[in-house]
Amino acid sequence: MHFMQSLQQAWTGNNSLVCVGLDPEPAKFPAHLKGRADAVFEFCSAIVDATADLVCTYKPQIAHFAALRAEDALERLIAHIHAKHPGVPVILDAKRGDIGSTAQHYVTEAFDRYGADAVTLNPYLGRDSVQPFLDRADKGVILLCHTSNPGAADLQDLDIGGKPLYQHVAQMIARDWNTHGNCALVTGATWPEQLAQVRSLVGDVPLLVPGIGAQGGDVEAVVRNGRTSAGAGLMISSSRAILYAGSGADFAQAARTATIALRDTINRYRQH
Ligand SMILES: O=c1ccn([C@@H]2O[C@H](COP(=O)(O)O)[C@@H](O)[C@H]2O)c(=O)[nH]1
Repeated sequence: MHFMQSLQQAWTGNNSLVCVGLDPEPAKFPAHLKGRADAVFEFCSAIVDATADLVCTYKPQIAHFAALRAEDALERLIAHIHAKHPGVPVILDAKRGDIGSTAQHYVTEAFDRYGADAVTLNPYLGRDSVQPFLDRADKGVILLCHTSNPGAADLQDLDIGGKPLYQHVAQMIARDWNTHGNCALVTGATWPEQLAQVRSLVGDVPLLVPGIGAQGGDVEAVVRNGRTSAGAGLMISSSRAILYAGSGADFAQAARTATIALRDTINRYRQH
């Protein structure tokens, strides 16, 4: 199924705009998993199995696996999500971006090797660097627009002809690059005014919004500023605040409780 269809169905079926980020950090794993050869897969798959009815997407961040030489665990984790929870699409957070011939290899990596349904990309090399991804019309192409980090303003807010750069990015993607309807944008929760600007410029294009939880973004501001007229259109991502909500043997149950709390907080602000 196409990423955008899966996302729509997960939004509705699970009544959730929550994206759980899968960022394994073995130092924070519960004691009974520490030192186990398969700890990364065991930890992440337990989180997934405890939350799959509560989320609209999962977002594994590739560096967290690659730094641990755990790419095999990432492959198995995505296969596990597809096999056990086929209604929940997977975004590979890789922030790729390169010349077209190399981009083609990143396409193969994200969609054929890892089996992701969508991938995050850096748009600053321009249209040709993204085209091989756009051509995979069944896959989601999620482009950085206004990121959540403090330094996002250094370049993304620069005035270009009377308008900040990130607004040019938002408009160009929504107007020119989204011919297959498979684009989405990353807009950080820590910049709520920019989030509102992006929503006003891109219509119903979905927004992936990291930056709540550990980074301190305000959930109410995210929902009010980023929702579509139908009260959806958002994948609100949280990693550490969910993954490490508990530190004991009941870590997956603690993650479930944290996910329910986030889903319900978001849903309170969706319609009112
Ligand atoms: O602008 C961005 C883009 C991506 N991220 C990624 O999201 C998660 C955030 O983790 P938390 O623990 O919820 O803070 C992480 O994988 C980042 O690489 C982002 O934070 N901001």
